[in-house]
Amino acid sequence: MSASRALLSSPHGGASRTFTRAPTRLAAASIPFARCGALRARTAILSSPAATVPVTSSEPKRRISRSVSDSAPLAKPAVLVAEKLGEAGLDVLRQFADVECAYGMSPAELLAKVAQFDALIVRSGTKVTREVLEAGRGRLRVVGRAGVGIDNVDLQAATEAGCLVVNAPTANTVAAAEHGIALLACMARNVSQADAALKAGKWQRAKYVGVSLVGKTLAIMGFGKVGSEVARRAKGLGMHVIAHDPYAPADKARAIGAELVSFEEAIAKADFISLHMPLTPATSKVFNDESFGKMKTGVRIINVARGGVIDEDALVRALDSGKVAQAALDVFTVEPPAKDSKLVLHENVTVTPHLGASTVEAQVGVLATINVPMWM
Ligand SMILES: O=C(O)[C@H](O)COP(=O)(O)O
Repeated sequence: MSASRALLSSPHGGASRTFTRAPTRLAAASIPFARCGALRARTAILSSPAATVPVTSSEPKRRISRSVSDSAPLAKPAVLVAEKLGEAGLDVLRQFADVECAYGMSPAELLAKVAQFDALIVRSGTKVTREVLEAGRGRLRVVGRAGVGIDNVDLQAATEAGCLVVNAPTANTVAAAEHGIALLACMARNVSQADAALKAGKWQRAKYVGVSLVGKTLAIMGFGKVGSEVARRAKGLGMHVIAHDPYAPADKARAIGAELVSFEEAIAKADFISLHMPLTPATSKVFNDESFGKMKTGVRIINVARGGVIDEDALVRALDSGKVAQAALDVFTVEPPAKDSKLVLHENVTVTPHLGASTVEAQVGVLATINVPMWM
């Protein structure tokens, strides 16, 4: 498969187009979790808003009719929250569900626990494997992915187990785009390196001369939701923005002032390359020795998408040779990466621990958007 065909659009666009029209706008702030939980006791049919379509194909099977006379209160559903989410969102969830927050569980702990819950809410750090879904069979009805990427959930196994998977395709878009811009600027001006040096008592003004962004060419690889928001912001910084995405409409790019080009042209022309495609078998390690070889010497790379789209050993080689001058990475093939990772420890690499979606606002938004009780 050619590199061009291999690239899909952003996880913040591609995944939702592939699997779902997803619960994008559930009026989360005004009526979060409406139509759910305790309300079931007096609700005839739990139909969902038209815009809400789960990621997995199976419809909620237990959405049964109840007459008003058959209105004995139902027990609240039990929801296991496996990763840290916004407290304000959790408070709302608690009105409709018995919520247990168990952060940092090992895979074995999750396996032992999951069968006691009607729903499981995760971010990207929890692997919802076939084993987990099998362990939950009989009770677990919903997996809420409080974010975009669903590469950590075995969708096939979920479908077979009759378990819905619901994601939040837009609530963290701006957060991820802002983090991409933050990394771009920090990398160009050596902020993390200079900060560490100064804290170690070194005043090194000559060592940390940066490069300017204005007038430079930025290639956005994957022009979905996050990619296009990064493009908008980069235009504001005076950058020349080109983009590659085989599925993005040219008029969408044009409206932002970006030019859609081929994969080869994008990587060959760019001073900075920002990655925004989902991790799929087709995009795995699409940035490798061959593609680094086609880039300008001194190119700088930002990745807030998924670590697996880069061959990390090849990136270390490209950094060592100077082909890639710097990289700013929020995501890694294995998270957390090994403590002695050559990539993480490389002096020309700026790293953050998958913080793209980690803003107060986004973490309330994703929880409200997936609206887990509504699916029970
Ligand atoms: O897929 C996503 O939504 C982002 O990578 C953020 O992941 P997170 O929910 O684990 O922060």
